[in-house]
Formats: sequence, C-alpha cells, structure tokens
Amino acid sequence: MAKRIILLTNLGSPDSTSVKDVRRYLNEFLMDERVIDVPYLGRLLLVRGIITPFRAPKSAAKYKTIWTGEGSPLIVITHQLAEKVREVAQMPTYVCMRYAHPTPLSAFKKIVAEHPDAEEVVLFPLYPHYAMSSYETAVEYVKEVWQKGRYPFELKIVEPYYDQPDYIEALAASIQPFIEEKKYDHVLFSYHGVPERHIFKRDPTGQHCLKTADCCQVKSPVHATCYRHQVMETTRLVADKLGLTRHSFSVSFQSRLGTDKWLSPATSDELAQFPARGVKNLLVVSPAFVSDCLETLEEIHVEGRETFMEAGGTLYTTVPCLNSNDDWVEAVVKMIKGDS
Ligand SMILES: C=CC1=C(C)c2cc3[nH]c(cc4nc(cc5[nH]c(cc1n2)c(C)c5CCC(=O)O)C(CCC(=O)O)=C4C)c(C)c3C=C
Ligand SMILES: [Fe+2]
Ligand SMILES: [Fe+2]
Repeated sequence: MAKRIILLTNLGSPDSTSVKDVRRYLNEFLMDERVIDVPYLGRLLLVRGIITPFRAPKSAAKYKTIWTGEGSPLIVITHQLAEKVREVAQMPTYVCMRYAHPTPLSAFKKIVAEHPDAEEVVLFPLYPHYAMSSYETAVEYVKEVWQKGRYPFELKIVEPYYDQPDYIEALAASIQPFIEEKKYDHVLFSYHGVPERHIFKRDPTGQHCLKTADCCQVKSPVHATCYRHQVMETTRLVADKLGLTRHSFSVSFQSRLGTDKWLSPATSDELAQFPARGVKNLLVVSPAFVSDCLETLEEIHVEGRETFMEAGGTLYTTVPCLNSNDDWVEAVVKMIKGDS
C-alpha cells in the first residue's frame, strides 16, 4: 500500500497582532489576484495605497480581542484538528496555510525530511465550498509549490464537500443541541460573501449564474464552481436534516469589502432588520468556516450581536464552527480515505 500523508490547508492568519504583521498579512492576502481580481498595478495601488493602510490598524485591534495564549484561533484550531485526524486516520498529518505561516513549502520540506518514502499527499482544503478566493486559490497555490519542488510524491486533492453526507451530518449534529435547547424564531446561515463578479467569472457558460432568481436551484454542471449554489445546497441539506420549516431559516453573506456588488442579502442588514420583522430570538450558524476565526468570533459573535440587540432583538446565539469536534474529525478522515 502506498505511503499516504494528509495535508490540511486553511486560510492563515497574521503571525501576531502587531500592526506590522497584520499589514504584511493583508498585503499578501489582498494582492492575491483571485481575491482582488483587478490588473496588477491597479491592485497594488488599491491594496498598498488605500485598503491596507486604513485596514491594518483596525484589523490588528480586532485580532487582539480574539487572540489566544497560543496564537490565532484559526491556526491553533487547525493544528488541534490535525492532531486528532492523525490519531484517527493513523496517517502522518501536516498543516499549511494559503497566507502567512506555515507555508506549503515548509510543509512539503517537513514531509520529505520526515517521510522520504511518502508516495501520495492528500490535500484537504478546510473550505467546504468552491470560491475562487478560498478553495481555488488555496489549491492552486499548493499545486504550484508542489510542481516547482518536483517532490517524489503525488498530490491528490479532495473536492469541495458542501453536499457530502459526512460534512452535512457533522454540521447538523453541531447545530442540533442548540435547536433542542431553546425556542428560536429563526436560524440564520451566514456565509462569507464574495463579489458577484467572482460568481460570473466561474460560470464557464456565461449564461447560468445569477441570470435568474432560481439559477442555483436549476440543475447545471456550472454548479461545480458556483459558490452560491454550493452554500444554498449546504443550507438545504442541513435544514432538511434538522427538520427546519421553510420560513424558519434563511441565508445571508458577511464580511463585505469595498464598493462592488457582493452576494446579498448582507448579514449585517439582516441582523438589523430581523427584530422589526418579528425575529427576536435568533440562532446564527456560519458553515463556510470550519474553524472559528476573526470572521466568526468577532464579526458574528460580537459585532453581529450588537447590531441585532440594538435593533431590538432579545436572544442572540452563535453556533461554534466544527473546529476539532469528534464528528468533524471522523468526517474529515472518511472523506480523505474515500469512505463516504
Ligand atoms: C470561507 C471562505 C472565505 C472566502 C470565500 C473569503 C473571501 C474573501 N475574503 C476577503 C477579505 C478578507 N477576509 C478576511 C478574513 C478571513 N476570510 C476568511 C475566509 C474567506 N474569505 C477567513 C477564514 C478569515 C479569517 C482569518 C483569520 O485570521 O481569522 C480578511 C482579514 C481580516 C480583516 O481585515 O477583516 C480580509 C481582508 C475578500 C476580499 C474575499 C473575496 C473576494
Ligand atoms: Fe475573507
Ligand atoms: Fe450559480
């Protein structure tokens, strides 16, 4: 049997909460042409001249509020997940990040040094859904580093698993106790947003995505790369599993940046309007994130609560991400081993 290694890849965080490190991280992140998809010089001006100088101090202050003794929650949680996956899969397991550290290059070097007999590395992106700014950039970057290094092992990539039973079951199981515990008026599935342009760009026909109100429900091969379709499917499958009725849940998109048209509705708008629509007790789930991070711990948990309560909400509860919970560990291992 070929010697197989697991490589988990996640987004990455700044090395510390200093403005300098946050600036370096934001520059690397936002200069990615799959994130800010404008020609190089325009992107350079926009990112280095406008976005990063203003955003770095503000983001650094936010990171300070979530930072742990061991570092960024996203990084710490990814390493905790790797440790459990290693144990359950009984396979050597490594971690790399798309931005900042640890880099794919450092992970490959470690794999070669510690397992010179490795024949296959299975890359598991910690993104259930395909977006050019998340799954695609992470996978392409790791592939590029692997190709340049001419490593003595194959690279196998796990496809987006937004509709895979193991992911859906783990997600539903993480939400179930909250549903049982309290009477919520509504469950909000808040996903990271992307510009609509990114959806058009990944529709190879140019004829399907965002052309009709129900495009994401009309069967099409373009859904292999349609983020909106994939998040809608995750929501439908989890809602079915939890027995949620049609009007007791909805989808929104968070973390908008810039003035382009992003997927809607925006989470912040929904939170501000829910109480006036009669939703006073709200449960929020963030399935695009499998590890808790700035976008869940600060934007959803803290800012989101403020928005909802100031608008007249009574009860605001957030479901933790899958992180390194046992159902999720089992699901990851099954998807890697191809048992699902
Ligand atoms: C879940 C998938 C993600 C998609 C899709 C995504 C798209 C996307 N993000 C930005 C800009 C920023 N995102 C930031 C943080 C951040 N984003 C994701 C995931 C996705 N982003 C995560 C998990 C995190 C948290 C990282 C952490 O360290 O905890 C940030 C940095 C923080 C901040 O300043 O707000 C930026 C900037 C864009 C522009 C984009 C799509 C085009
Ligand atoms: Fe993001
Ligand atoms: Fe679509």
